[in-house]
Amino acid sequence: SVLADNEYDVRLWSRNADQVAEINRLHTNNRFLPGITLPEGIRATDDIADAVTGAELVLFAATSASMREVAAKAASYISPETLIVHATKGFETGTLKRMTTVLAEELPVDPKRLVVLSGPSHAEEVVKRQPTTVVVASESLEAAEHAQDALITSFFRVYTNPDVVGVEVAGAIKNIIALGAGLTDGLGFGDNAKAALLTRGLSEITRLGMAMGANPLTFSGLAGVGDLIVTGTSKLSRNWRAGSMLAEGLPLQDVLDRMGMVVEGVRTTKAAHELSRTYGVVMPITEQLYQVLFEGKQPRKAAEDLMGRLRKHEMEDIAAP
Ligand SMILES: NC(=O)c1ccc[n+]([C@@H]2O[C@H](COP(=O)([O-])OP(=O)(O)OC[C@H]3O[C@@H](n4cnc5c(N)ncnc54)[C@H](O)[C@@H]3O)[C@@H](O)[C@H]2O)c1
Ligand SMILES: O=P(O)(O)OC[C@H](O)CO
Repeated sequence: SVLADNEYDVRLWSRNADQVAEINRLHTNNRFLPGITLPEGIRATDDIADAVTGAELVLFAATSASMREVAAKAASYISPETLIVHATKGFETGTLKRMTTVLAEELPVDPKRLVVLSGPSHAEEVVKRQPTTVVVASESLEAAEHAQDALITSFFRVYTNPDVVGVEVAGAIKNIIALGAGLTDGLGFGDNAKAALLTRGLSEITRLGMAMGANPLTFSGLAGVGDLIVTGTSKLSRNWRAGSMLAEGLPLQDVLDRMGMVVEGVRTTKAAHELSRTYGVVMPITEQLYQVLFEGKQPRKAAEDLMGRLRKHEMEDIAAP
């Protein structure tokens, strides 16, 4: 939608032929964006070669679970000079790789052509052209500025940042904290508890990010604090909503079935649980969420265990860079 507003000739790929027909005939996408009319400049296709061949910029917005498969499908139609941007918030299951690593492995482009787009940006608000700010990060300033040029509009403000690791880690881990925020609200706790969870969650994101090589300042930016606020406090967030349904006692699979859209925080909790061990980083909220999601722990007991941890210095587990 944003690219079409910037007069790009947008080709949108979907594997779902009915969805393609609906977008082309009616300019709507009722299942995912009810009540919205999409710009005329978007043409949908279920042929990935048609979508990608000759494109100046390819924007991947696959789920983290399908990124490698989708990138592999597109690879032979992408040329080395194509600018690759992704908007996916998660790690690859099993390998725990970041999305730019997956794309670098699958696509015939220099890693300097890869950009991650992140920040507080519910799709439902972006398509309504409500003011939104995001960040694009790349190893190459030229690539980040190219993405900034392509995407910036009067209602969609795009900042650049060289910290790819920080932006990707922040975008992924905030979904765990958003699940926790939904649980907190669902349990009927107050604003103090929510503020505590978001703030201590940010500590957790920062610790893991720094251990993986990120700049700690990135976490006070749009991909960090910005996205934590939007996902941890908004009912538009699928992660928040999933957390609040878990607090009602619904089993995880029922929650995911009811959502019918990706809840990245679930897979990311598993990935971060493993990353915390690999990097030797203390992640108590992630640990408790892992036990709730995968080991049947009661959410209320998880909250008690977080509150009952050994007393600490506020910055204790943040290692000097
Ligand atoms: N929705 C948002 O507001 C938003 C904002 C920023 C970033 N993101 C990120 O974008 C990514 C995608 O999120 P979403 O909101 O579009 O999820 P979604 O669940 O709404 O849509 C995902 C789509 O991908 C399709 N899909 C799944 N596996 C596929 C495969 N193997 N091949 C082809 N298509 C496949 C599904 O059928 C579905 O249409 C996530 O990582 C999410 O965190 C979402
Ligand atoms: O709906 P969520 O929880 O997947 O969040 C969507 C975006 O990441 C918000 O920036």
